[in-house]
Formats: sequence, structure tokens, C-alpha cells
Amino acid sequence: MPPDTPAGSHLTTPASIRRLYPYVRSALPHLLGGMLAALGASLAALAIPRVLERIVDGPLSAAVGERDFSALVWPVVLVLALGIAEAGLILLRRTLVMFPGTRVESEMRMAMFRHLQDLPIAFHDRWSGGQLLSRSMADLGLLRRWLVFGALQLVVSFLTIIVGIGILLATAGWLGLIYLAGSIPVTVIAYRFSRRYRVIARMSQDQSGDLANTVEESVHGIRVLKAFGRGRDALHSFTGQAEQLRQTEIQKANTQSMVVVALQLIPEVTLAVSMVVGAVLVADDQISVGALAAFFATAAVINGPVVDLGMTLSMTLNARTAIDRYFEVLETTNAVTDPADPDEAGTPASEKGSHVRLREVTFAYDDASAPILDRVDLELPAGTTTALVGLTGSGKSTLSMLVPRLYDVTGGAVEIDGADVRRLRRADVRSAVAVAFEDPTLFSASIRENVLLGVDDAMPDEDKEALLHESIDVAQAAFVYDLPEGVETRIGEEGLSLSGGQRQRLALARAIASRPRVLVLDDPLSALDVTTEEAVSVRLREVLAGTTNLIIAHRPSTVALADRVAVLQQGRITAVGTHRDLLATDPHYRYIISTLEEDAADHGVGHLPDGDAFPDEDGSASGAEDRTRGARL
Ligand SMILES: Nc1ncnc2c1ncn2[C@@H]1O[C@H](COP(=O)(O)OP(=O)(O)OP(=O)(O)O)[C@@H](O)[C@H]1O
Repeated sequence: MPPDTPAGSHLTTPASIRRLYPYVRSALPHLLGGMLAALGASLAALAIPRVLERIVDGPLSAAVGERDFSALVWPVVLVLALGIAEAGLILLRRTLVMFPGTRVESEMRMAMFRHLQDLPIAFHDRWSGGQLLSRSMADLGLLRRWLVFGALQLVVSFLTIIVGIGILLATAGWLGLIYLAGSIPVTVIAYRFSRRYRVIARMSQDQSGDLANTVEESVHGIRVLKAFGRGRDALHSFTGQAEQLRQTEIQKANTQSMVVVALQLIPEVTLAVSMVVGAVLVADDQISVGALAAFFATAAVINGPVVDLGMTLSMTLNARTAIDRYFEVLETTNAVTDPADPDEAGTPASEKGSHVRLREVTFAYDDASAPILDRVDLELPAGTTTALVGLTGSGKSTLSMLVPRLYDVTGGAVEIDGADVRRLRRADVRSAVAVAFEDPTLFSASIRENVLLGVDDAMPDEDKEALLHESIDVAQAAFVYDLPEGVETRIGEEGLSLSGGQRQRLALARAIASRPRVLVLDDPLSALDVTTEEAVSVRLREVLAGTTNLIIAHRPSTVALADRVAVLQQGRITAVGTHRDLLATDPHYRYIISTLEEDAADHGVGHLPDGDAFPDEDGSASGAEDRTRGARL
């Protein structure tokens, strides 16, 4: 969810808009050119009445009297030229601003995407996808339309009104003053409208973000909704939100309509009053007929921007809301950053991977009152495999995410080869540590691209090819060769066209392919059937032997992959040892294992592999005896 007090809401509209400067800087010459063209068009429109005045007071009366129209030719040509110039300048304005407008939109969108990629997981925990989607798509589209049309229109309208009233005051005396008086209620109405509309515009754009989020969640979770027959409930909740948005839009339209009506009415009333006063002034010979005609023609030119003011202002306020919403994301500071003077990544402790140490690590989520991890001490010697076990919700996944610095510790330190991960470049940490998450997310790309995601782009193609097939082989994901285009097959959105076990094996292949010095596997075999699990385990053991591994285990068979086990209980590591020792000495471990065994038995998976067993510290197998004890306890 976005923050409660939106950043930028305290700013005035000009101050909020000024934040666009870095993005529109390069487009400013074009935008200013467009503005000058629009202004030129307005001036041309304002000049036409002046020519009309001369025609009416001069050649027209003579021409009508003498039926000789030759004196009208040049004035008419001038009016025509002014009209053509106005049209040409409008065209020039559109041409000048169109291209830079789309460029600004696209650059702002890319900046947002870059920032979203950079922001830590803690940010994404708080913000919904729909809100981010609507800010990077709908809001920026709105902003572009305002930049190429609304912003220019606002400035040009404002200047046209000022210059037009100035002309009226200078040329039409009392009539000019009447028009000026009419502009006072216009200003008051426009000001009150702006205050009210701004609040509704914000509400509407936030609600459409929430609606986008509901659509995204329902589409994402369509299987669950269908399976539980909850489609109707989802529709009901969607309808509620859509109705709320509709009501806000109606409120918005009503507010806009009222101001449009007022802004239409006031100039008309002003003109009616002016007509009466003008007739009296002409009758008293205080002004000429030509001057009266010029007054009405000028007033007609000014009335256009006045009547459009409601639309121009609402566009500007919508754009201001879009700017606020955009910068709320963009101005979110990243707490997980590269240090200004990063240390060089330490030399790996051994050829078999890095030495990882969690030193007095404490961690609390942003919105949590109590820490999840409390002064955790854990060492992962190079080349070893440690299984992390604990009851559900004990903080295993949380701990695993501290190693690649997806979150920063709130106390203590995570060290890789003696270096605090916060002192290293994030790219160095992430190339040293690979993670396969419990929920294997795959991208809408080919199998090859998904598996080689973490592989250095500079690696020669033939090495990449070998790595791809080796990783697929280790993860027992040979099913990919049977897909229509083998490893080039594109998998659907987030890999939904694959089964859970297939996705999990590809995620495992991806983690293995990046050849990390530290491999973190969050319950890597949870979606596999017994046979596949055994096959993967056999091959995985070979890979694990060459790196430092932390495996979160929810099945006894996953524990069996490890040399040693660490027990997480109430935010602390309470015991570390071999499975055998812990079974003998640690009651909480015995309890966990018996729970895991029961779960495994209930689901017919996760049994200890045949002919294999928990290795002892010296690598020897502890055998069936332990399994029996584990199961019994
Ligand atoms: N993003 C988050 N924001 C706030 N709290 C969270 C977040 N993620 C997890 N938690 C909380 O942290 C605690 C530990 O969660 P975690 O997922 O690390 O446990 P776990 O041991 O991996 O659980 P499981 O075995 O069920 O996967 C839980 O109480 C959970 O509610």
C-alpha cells in the first residue's frame, strides 16, 4: 500500500510540477517553441478584430455607400492571412510538442522501472502491483497529454486572457471595465474549483490503482478462485470497487460540469451587459460602431479560453495528482544501497565456496513490533551444506533472505568471506549468492533465458550452452526437451503453463546455473513426487559438494541433503549439529523431525532416500536407525 500521507501533497501545484524539470529539460526548447506557436496563434486571433474595426469604420461604410469594394481587398487579404497564420501556428504547435511529449513519458517510465528494480523487497512488501502499474502507465499517459496540450493551453489561455483584457481596457473604455469585472467571479470560481477538484482527482486515481490491483490479483489467482468456486465473490468485491470508482468519477464530472456551466455563463452575461452599455455608448457617440464590433470580436476570442478554463484546470490538476503519485514512488529512498566506498569482495575461503557467518543478527520487518530474528549466530563453513529447520513461521525464509541482502539486518552483521555484506557492492553479493525461492517465479521468456538468468552475459556462448544443459540435468528437468521448441519454448506468464514441480525444477536449475559461491535453497524439493525428488537429490548432492549451501528444509528427505542442521526457535539458533547428534540431544529438534515425518507420511512424500541416509560429520551414513528414531519421536 502507498504511504498514508502522500509525498508531495504538501506542495503547491507549481512546486509539485517543478519536479518534472529534470525529465522535461531536454524537451523544453520544443515545448517552449510549441508554446510560442500557440501564443502566436492566439495573437493572430486577437489581431483579427482590430482589422475588423478598421474595415467597419473605414472602407466598409464607404464601399456600401458607393458600391465600390476595391478598398476592401487588402483588409480582407489581411484577415485571411491572419486566419491562415493562426491555423499554421496551431499545426506547428502540435508538431513541435508531440514527439518530445512521448519521449518525456517514456523516459519517466524507464526511470520508474529502474527505480522499482533497485528498491528493496521491503518496499515491494508494502506497495501493491496495481498501484505501481497505474502510476507507471495511466498516470504517465495523463501527464504526457497534459504536457503536449494542457500545459501549453493553460499558459496560452492565461496570456490570451490577460492580453485580451488589456486590449479591451485600452480600446473599449467602460466596456473593458465591465469585462474586467466579469473576470472576478471567474477567478474565485476557478480557485474554489481547483481546491475541490484536486482532492477528487487524487481519490479517483488512487481508486483506479486499487481496482487495477484487484484485477491483477484475480487474474493471478484465477485457479484458486475457480477451484473454490469463489468467482462470484471476487466479482462482487470487484463490482463494489468499480462502483466506488464510478461514484468518484461522477463526483468529478459534476464538479467539472458546475464550473464549466459557471465559466460559460459569466462571459455570456458580461457580453449581454456590454451589449446594452455598448449600444448606449454608440448612441452617445462615445465609441464608434467599429470599436463596438471589435470589442465583441475580441471578447469572443477571450471567451474561448475562459470557457475552456474548467477543462484546462482539471487537466492540470489531474496531471499534478499524477506527478505526486509518480514521485511518491520515485522519491522513496532505498535503504539497501551500495556503500559510497565499497570493499572489494573477499577471496572465497575455499575452492568449494565462501565462508558465511551471521554474527549476532537481529531482524524486524518494518511494520512489526517484535524482531523475527534475535541475535542469531550461525556459521556456514565453506563447502558445507547446512539445513535450517524450525517450526512454521519461525523465520527460516527471513533468515535466508538476509544472506543475499534482500533485506538488511537491523542489528549484527551477515559476513561473506569476512566482509560485511553491507560493505560490498550489491552486484558482488548477488553474484556470490544464488537463491531458489519456495515459490518459483519464472518469467514470460524462453526456458533458456529463465535458466540462464543469473549467468554472466560475458560468458562464451558454448560455455553457457553447456551450463544450461548441465543445470537442467542436475535439476532433472529433461522434460523441457519434450516441449514444442525445447529450451527455446517460451513459457507463459510466470510459467503458469508448467506444473508446480516443473517450475520448481527450473528455478533450481536457474540457481545452480549461476554457479554461486553460496547457494540458498528454500525448500527446493517441496513440489516434487517421491521418485523425482530422489533423482534430483542424488544429482543435487554432487552440486552441493562444490559450494556453501543453506537449505531450508520442510521434509526429512531435504534434511538428508545436509552435513549439519541448524535449529531455529523463537528467533534464535538454539542448536547446530549433525542430525544424529541433534536427535540424541535436542528435544525441540526431535519434535520438529517427528512433525515433518508425519507430514511426509500424510502426503506420501519426503521419505528418507533408499540406500542413503543422513551423513555424519565424517561423511559416514547414520542409516535407518536414525530414520526410525526420527519417525518414532
Ligand atoms: N514481508 C513481511 N512483512 C512482515 N512480516 C513478515 C513478512 N514476511 C514474513 N513475515 C513474518 O515473519 C515471520 C517469519 O516468516 P518466515 O516466512 O521467515 O517463516 P518461515 O520459518 O520461513 O515459515 P514457513 O516454514 O512457514 O515457510 C512470520 O510471522 C511472518 O508472518
